[in-house]
Amino acid sequence: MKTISLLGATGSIGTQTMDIIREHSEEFKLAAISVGKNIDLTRKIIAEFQPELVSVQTMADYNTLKAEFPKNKFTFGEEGLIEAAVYDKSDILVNAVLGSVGLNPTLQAIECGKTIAIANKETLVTAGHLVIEAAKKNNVALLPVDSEHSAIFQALQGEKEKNIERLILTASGGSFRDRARSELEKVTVEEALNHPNWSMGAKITIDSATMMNKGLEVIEAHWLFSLSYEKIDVLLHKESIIHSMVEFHDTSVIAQLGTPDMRVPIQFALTYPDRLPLTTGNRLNLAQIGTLHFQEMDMERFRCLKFAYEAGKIGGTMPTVLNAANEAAVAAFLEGKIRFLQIEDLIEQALSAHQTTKNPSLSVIQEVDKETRQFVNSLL
Ligand SMILES: NC(=O)C1=CN([C@@H]2O[C@H](COP(=O)(O)OP(=O)(O)OC[C@H]3O[C@@H](n4cnc5c(N)ncnc54)[C@H](OP(=O)(O)O)[C@@H]3O)[C@@H](O)[C@H]2O)C=CC1
Ligand SMILES: CC(=O)[C@@H](O)[C@H](O)COP(=O)(O)O
Ligand SMILES: [Mn+2]
Repeated sequence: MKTISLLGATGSIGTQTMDIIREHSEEFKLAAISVGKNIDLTRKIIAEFQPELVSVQTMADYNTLKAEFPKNKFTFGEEGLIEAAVYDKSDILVNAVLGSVGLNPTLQAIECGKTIAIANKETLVTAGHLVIEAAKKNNVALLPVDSEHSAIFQALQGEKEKNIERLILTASGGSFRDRARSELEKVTVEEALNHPNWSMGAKITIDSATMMNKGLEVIEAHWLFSLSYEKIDVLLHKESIIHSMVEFHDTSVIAQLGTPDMRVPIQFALTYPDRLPLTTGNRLNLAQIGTLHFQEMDMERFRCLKFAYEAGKIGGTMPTVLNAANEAAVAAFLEGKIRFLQIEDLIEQALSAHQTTKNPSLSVIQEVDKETRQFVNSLL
């Protein structure tokens, strides 16, 4: 039986993780969860999965739920996230929380020797060097949940790093893939949230539309697979059937395919190095697919991807700025405060205004994250 701490239980990845726990209840148990504002869903999760520890965001939610569920333990705030992440009964931390708030809980869980199943790419973008360093020092496995990184991880099983020629991350192109930049001036939040292939949380769906999601994934791949940015390519692939590929120096390319279903990479991270059947999954019927579309990436059409490569190559605190500026700008877009194309403008301004600090400590990362959000919000 593997016992799980799940950060972000009420979100898209969180609820799909619980689908896996429900389907394989003989293999997995939910010991601790963290949630945000969705207290109604939290009640349902407590009733069904009986997690021993529940971390909520506010003291008000803490008081409300503690009174309703006297048998469970409750905590709240950022300290609460850490408590849930390091819960002593858990073997694995599934980090499915949104944003760089997931960094400290992940570092603490690594220090406790927990296996990390990581969906929360912002954690790796904002401080990848700290996460990888801690994982190596504590001999902790970092298992990718993000579909492209799971695909690469699966393709690399049994392979030697020295034989890798390059990684090829596939990108759907997001909600506006068939529109020219000139058509993006007046697009709405609702249109941006209409991803062609995946049903995901709001923030990542906007990131897919700006192509920042792929930019974050390039940085995520740099850290997870310790490859230089020059060896990480992006390829437009409209159908999201090939979830990514690895090319080796003997010209062989290995790809992982499947229908767009996040339960597959989630389940693989939980069962690794084994696999379990996914009886509720949609099997891929290649004969039905017809042609698969691929196209080179136009970096001028998708400026956020270019910013991510530039920030990643500069390193230090520049990826921290990229991530924090993106989180703040996307939040502003979702709140209707700015137009879609202003997201990339705000990010560009934050990057231009920053002088990177090499090899930053956690406290420097946290300070730069906070200052960047204040800077972006001051421009709104
Ligand atoms: N969705 C997907 O298919 C994929 C997601 N990912 C990554 O996984 C992570 C989660 O994404 P997704 O599930 O889509 O996101 P959602 O927005 O659907 O869920 C985010 C979760 O985090 C909680 N949360 C949000 N902000 C805070 C906060 N400040 N403190 C504590 N909890 C918070 C939410 O709580 P509540 O809802 O209760 O407010 C929710 O439980 C992201 O890093 C994303 O990039 C990666 C690949 C695919
Ligand atoms: C499901 C998942 O992993 C998301 O990151 C998804 O890949 C978004 O895809 P695009 O960014 O390619 O639209
Ligand atoms: Mn992805």
